Amino acid sequence: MSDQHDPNESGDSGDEARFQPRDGVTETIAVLQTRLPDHHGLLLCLDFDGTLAPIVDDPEAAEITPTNAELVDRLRDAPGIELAVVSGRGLADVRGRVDVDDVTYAGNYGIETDYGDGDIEVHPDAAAAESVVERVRTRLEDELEDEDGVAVEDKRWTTTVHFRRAPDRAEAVTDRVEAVVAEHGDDQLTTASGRAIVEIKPDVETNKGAVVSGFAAEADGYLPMYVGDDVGDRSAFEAIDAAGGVSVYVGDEDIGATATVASPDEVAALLRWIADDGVDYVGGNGAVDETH
Ligand SMILES: O=P(O)(O)OC[C@H]1O[C@H](O[C@H]2O[C@H](CO)[C@@H](O)[C@H](O)[C@H]2O)[C@H](O)[C@@H](O)[C@@H]1O
Repeated sequence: MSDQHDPNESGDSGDEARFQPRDGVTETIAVLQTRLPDHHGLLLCLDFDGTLAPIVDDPEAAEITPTNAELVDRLRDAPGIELAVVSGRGLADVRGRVDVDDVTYAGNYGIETDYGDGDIEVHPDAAAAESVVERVRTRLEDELEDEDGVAVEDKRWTTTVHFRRAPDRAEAVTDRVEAVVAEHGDDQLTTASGRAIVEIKPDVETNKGAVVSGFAAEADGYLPMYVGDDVGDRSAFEAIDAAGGVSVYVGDEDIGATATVASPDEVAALLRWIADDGVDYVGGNGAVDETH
């Protein structure tokens, strides 16, 4: 997934009358119309940055679009819908940005999970590496201090180094991060790329795919669906494929997802259809939800 052309840079249009859903939205709706009648419900897993919120230069400034915020709130209470927000951000951070309670949140690529009751479970192996992550983060903050446009994001269990505002420094910064992790990471950390970022994480057996597989196993009879835009979402797309679900990629490439939509505005069009009409397709062929 290239970061060269970014269709998500624009914000919420704020004018739904002029917004015309394009093919990916129509395609996804057609798939859901066919498949929802055979399921008890829809397990709807949503990424945050680039999916619910447009990509912006300053990670602190990222905001869910007003329309997506309203729709997440509606879908939380919709019959036959189980909602989860699955993010690379820290859990408390992403929960604050979505600001809807009683929804499942996974943060730090699945290291942290809150099943909607406010209790945060942390992957024990990741928790054990906290002091190493902190040491590497401190080191990176020192080493990258003089790099204009480069920022280190503290997510407690992981760390992200941002270079969106210094694109010509991408390679040098990535090399520097990898060198610091190799020297100070005690063989407990790994790195991963994303959209103008390098992530530094504990080298543990969890990612968005593992989290989404776990949610799907618990939501028996529900059609699993994942909407995401980034490299870190690939494991979730693979998990959704393995579970026979529906994957929607937000971007401008064919990555083999069920459908591709262009932006958080198109995600909103999809969420609106699910809230307005999709709920009526659930269980239409006799599958009835009595448990959720
Ligand atoms: O899984 P996500 O919810 O998509 O989180 C992935 C990373 O998103 C954030 O960074 C990205 O969005 C920023 C704001 O638009 C942008 O400036 C940056 O270039 C993107 O990579 C977040 O800051 C990271 O912590 C997340 O891991």
